[in-house]
Amino acid sequence: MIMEGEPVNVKEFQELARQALPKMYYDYYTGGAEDQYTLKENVEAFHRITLRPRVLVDVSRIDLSTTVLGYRVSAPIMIAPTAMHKLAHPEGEVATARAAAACNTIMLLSFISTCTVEEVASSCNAIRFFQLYVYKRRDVCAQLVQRAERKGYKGIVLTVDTPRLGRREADIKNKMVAPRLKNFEGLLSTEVDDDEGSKLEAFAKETVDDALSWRDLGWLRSITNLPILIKWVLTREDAIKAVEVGVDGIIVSNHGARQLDYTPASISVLEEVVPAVGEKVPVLFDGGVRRGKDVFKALALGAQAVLVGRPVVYGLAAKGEYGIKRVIEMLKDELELTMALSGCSSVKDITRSHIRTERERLQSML
Ligand SMILES: Cc1cc2nc3c(=O)[nH]c(=O)nc-3n(C[C@H](O)[C@H](O)[C@H](O)COP(=O)(O)O)c2cc1C
Ligand SMILES: CCCCCCC(=O)C(=O)O
Repeated sequence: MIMEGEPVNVKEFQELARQALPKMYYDYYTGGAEDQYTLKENVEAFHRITLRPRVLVDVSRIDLSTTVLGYRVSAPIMIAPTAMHKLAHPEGEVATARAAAACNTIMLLSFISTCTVEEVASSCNAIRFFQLYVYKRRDVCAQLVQRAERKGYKGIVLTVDTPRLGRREADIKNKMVAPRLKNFEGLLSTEVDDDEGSKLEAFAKETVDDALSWRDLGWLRSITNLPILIKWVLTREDAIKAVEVGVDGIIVSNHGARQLDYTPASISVLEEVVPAVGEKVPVLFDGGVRRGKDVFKALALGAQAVLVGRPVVYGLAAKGEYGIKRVIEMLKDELELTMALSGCSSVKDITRSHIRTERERLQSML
């Protein structure tokens, strides 16, 4: 039930978030790296994919549910790891986890969360994965991973795109803060004394291990029994390597266009990565999902599920836990309608032939 005056799409939630947040935080959440070419592309590349619906299919019952790494979810829409939710709302990641539980989906908790892994775990029964940045202080990482494992997180998502933080010019101008991160209390100082630009960038420079390499997957395996997913795979070469080193899942992602500008829109990379992976491990996807139709397109291109980053933060900033629930419900409703109008009664009915990409459109003109 939509109440009067409520936002009816993600874009309207973004506007409410803009009104609710201090400029420094809104710029942080919404921005991308440098020229923000990839930021624009992540969304616009979806607009260039059109649909090829089928008719006279019984769509009187539509089943959106699916399974991700053995966990049943109500729809192929999960919550991406995004940092520091208390900047968006005082309840922070606890509100996000509760919304994930209410929507029966999976939440990926950021390593840079403002609530602790324990607070999030004890707040509700959401299925949770823990995202990891590898710090120079491997002992700190090992402790965090083991705390997450003890508290019932179901997987580790290793983000490998951040040997340095991307250049986010709004954050530099705003002198973006690096807030207190409770997870690290007593383990690592999160204070940075750099008055020049983004404190977050300075914090990343101090902490993140830029010597991380494929060999280190062995180290990660040695400290956890949980499945390991790798986040930021944008080429067939890296997809093949990831499978060779034995990851349990791949996330096609360009970090919401916040790291390396002029990488392609992540939706356009799926067709390169999915065949390289074969069916060996699940391929998940994120970047630019703003409509249920975008979820449909990603599934048609071989993703098993999508992760949603900024829209969740917009929901949180605008209306807390309720806002996130509304964002996810809206995306689900839009996906359901797209499926009904395309002749797909379950997610496995969505196939490559239900969409037409820009490349195919151009080829058809030759
Ligand atoms: C404000 C913000 C913070 C993020 N923080 C993290 C993070 O802590 N760890 C991580 O792996 N990815 C992080 N990401 C990337 C997201 O997990 C995801 O890849 C991206 O947001 C997807 O694109 P979308 O925002 O267009 O949905 C962040 C993204 C945003 C927008
Ligand atoms: C220690 C690395 C800082 C990462 C900041 C969070 C993030 O991923 C982002 O995109 O912002």
